[in-house]
Amino acid sequence: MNFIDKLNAAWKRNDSLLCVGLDPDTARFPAHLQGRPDGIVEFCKAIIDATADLACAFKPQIAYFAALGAEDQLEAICRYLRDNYPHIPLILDAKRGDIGATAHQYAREAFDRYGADTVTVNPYMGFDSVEPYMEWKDRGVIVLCRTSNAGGSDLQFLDVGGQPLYQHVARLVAEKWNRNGQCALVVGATFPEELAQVRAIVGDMPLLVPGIGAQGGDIEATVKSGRTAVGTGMMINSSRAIIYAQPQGDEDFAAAARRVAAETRDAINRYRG
Ligand SMILES: O=c1ccn([C@@H]2O[C@H](COP(=O)(O)O)[C@@H](O)[C@H]2O)c(=O)[nH]1
Repeated sequence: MNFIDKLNAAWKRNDSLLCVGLDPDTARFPAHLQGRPDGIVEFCKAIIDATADLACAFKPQIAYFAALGAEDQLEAICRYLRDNYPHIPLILDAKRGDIGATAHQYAREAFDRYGADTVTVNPYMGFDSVEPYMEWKDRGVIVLCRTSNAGGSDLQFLDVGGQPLYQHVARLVAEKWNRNGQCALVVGATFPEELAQVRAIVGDMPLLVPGIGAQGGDIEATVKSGRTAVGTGMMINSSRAIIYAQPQGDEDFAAAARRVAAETRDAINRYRG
């Protein structure tokens, strides 16, 4: 099954547009996992098992693993996801961008080494820096468009022939780059007006939408701005607010993550129309 079909099936199966972000910061781990050589794997497995029936995707952020030289633990988590939850898309958030020959190696890393269903890429270096990922026809390519951080406006709002750069990127990907129907875009939940603009440009193309939860994006505005006619079209990511949810009573960290994931999934569903 290709990435888009898998995503469509996951939206339906779990009645969810929630993407659970895996950004494991060991300093925030519960005490019993601190300092353990397999601590990242055990932390992420517990989060995955606790939220898998609530999620339409999981998104490990590679920086949290690479910073510690813990790529072996990222491999183990990706293997765990593929073996136990093969129906849930695995998004590798790496935001890669480089010349074609190097991009091909990054694509091998994402798709062959980690077995990701899709990977985030930066469009700044143009089509020949993105094309190598498209050789894997059953995988997705998620292109940065309107990022969730305030500084994204420094470049993404520059005027390009009468339209802001982020809209140019949306048109370019929708009309030219998406040759095999495998592309998606990143658009931040922190900018619902721009999210609506992108949705109007790209039709039903899936959008990865980070920025709810810890970044404060408004769920109602996000869903109403980004939903498609059938009430799907988005992987709405929340990482820290879920994986570091404060336990209540005698809950453990995974139960707390489940509680917040369920609340977030349900809040999203309230506005899907
Ligand atoms: O525009 C973007 C693109 C990617 N991200 C990534 O999403 C998560 C957000 O984490 P939270 O804890 O929910 O804030 C993180 O991995 C970012 O690298 C983004 O935030 N904005």
